[in-house]
Amino acid sequence: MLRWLTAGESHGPALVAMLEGMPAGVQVTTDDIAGALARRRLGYGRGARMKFEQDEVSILGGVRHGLTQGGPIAVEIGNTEWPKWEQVMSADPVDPSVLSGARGAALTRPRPGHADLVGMTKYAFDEARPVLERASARETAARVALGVVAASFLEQAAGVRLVSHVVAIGEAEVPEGTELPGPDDVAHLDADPVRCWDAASSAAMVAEIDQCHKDGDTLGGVVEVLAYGLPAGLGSYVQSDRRLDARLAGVLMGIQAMKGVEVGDGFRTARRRGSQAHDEIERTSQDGADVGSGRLHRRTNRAGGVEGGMTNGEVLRVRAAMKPISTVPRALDTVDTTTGEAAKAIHQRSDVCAVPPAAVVAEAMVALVLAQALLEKVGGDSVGESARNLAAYLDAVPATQR
Ligand SMILES: Cc1cc2nc3c(=O)[nH]c(=O)nc-3n(C[C@H](O)[C@H](O)[C@H](O)COP(=O)(O)O)c2cc1C
Ligand SMILES: C=C(O[C@@H]1CC(C(=O)O)=C[C@@H](OP(=O)(O)O)[C@H]1O)C(=O)O
Repeated sequence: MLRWLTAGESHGPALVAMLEGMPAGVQVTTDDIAGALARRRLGYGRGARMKFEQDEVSILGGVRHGLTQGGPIAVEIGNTEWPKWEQVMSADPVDPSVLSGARGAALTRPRPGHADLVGMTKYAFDEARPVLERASARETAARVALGVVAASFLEQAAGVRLVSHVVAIGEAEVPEGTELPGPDDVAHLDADPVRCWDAASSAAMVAEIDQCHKDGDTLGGVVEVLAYGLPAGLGSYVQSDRRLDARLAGVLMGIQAMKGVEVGDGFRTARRRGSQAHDEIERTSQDGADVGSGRLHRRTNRAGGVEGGMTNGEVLRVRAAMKPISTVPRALDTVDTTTGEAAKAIHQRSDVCAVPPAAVVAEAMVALVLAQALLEKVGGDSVGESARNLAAYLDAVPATQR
């Protein structure tokens, strides 16, 4: 079973991530991970921290000479800002007199929309620092690092390639029916300020962020992840927790600030009649001409590549809706938990919009779940064995259903 865990605080010395169950022979280098982390830092509307903070990647275990070894993979991402936080975030006790100033002062004005207040209640803290340090989306850097290994495995074992893009920021939205970006369009998406495939929508999103910034407010939006080249039959209908759509929804909702998930046309499908909601099956040759002798495929892909909790061989398409950033520059009302008096929420600095990086995080999480589901289907202790097992499965599938 492929499994993963992360540890570390937003302003601690480092984040660490572990991935267990990955076969041997998967290609991955420190530069590959650093490249993915750099993509996560992109995006118009991000705050000051992304400009000065660097991600210092070290692979601590599980990889040798650019190949996974079959053992647990451990990655460390150092925080270059650590020297400024050494006292405030020290693992060992410090003299309370050093805990003063903006960084050290007790955070007793919990921010609405964050884990602050309920985290203080639940874990019995008298201030929000320990809560926000772990609840922060800084942790997503660790998950993106692991996603690199999962994506490399998917490509090597099965030729699967992933794409993530932004389909809405605030009211600015890519029109329905716009052609989807493919795996060869990733460099273009990386170069777009908001990771959007449609030039007119991208410009509208940038304008929306500019206006929001002027207004001292924040924005959310919707991201989409696509996976090309998946074989039919990952996941299962036989038990609810084995349904691939349920597992994808779980990991997407596990990203900070995500408030909704759609598989395929999702909520839009709910408003349609059945005749307009499903994907009719037809039989065509590769070029579509010789109906009657070719492979079975869906005429449309409203389901987003999943039927009955299993991949159906069409492009996988999942979306996640991100709420606006909670730390609003024109600070929201709260209560000071020390005095009980009405107050304005803590605000030091924040992103105006973090939808583009959230797309990269969503891509990593989809890669991890797909790698897990592929391994369940085909197994393998080396990536070569996984590829051979997949080929054997596909060989046994009737040619029309491959
Ligand atoms: C990539 C990314 C960056 C984020 N940056 C910020 C930020 O700068 N300021 C902020 O208030 N929230 C930010 N968030 C959202 C908070 O982490 C999140 O809303 C908070 O942890 C509360 O969790 P919940 O929204 O899931 O309830 C970000 C989320 C993501 C995915
Ligand atoms: C550090 C990252 O994002 C952070 C996520 C975040 C939050 O509340 O989630 C709040 C901000 O942290 P800070 O207040 O320290 O600037 C973001 O910068 C990152 O993505 O690497």
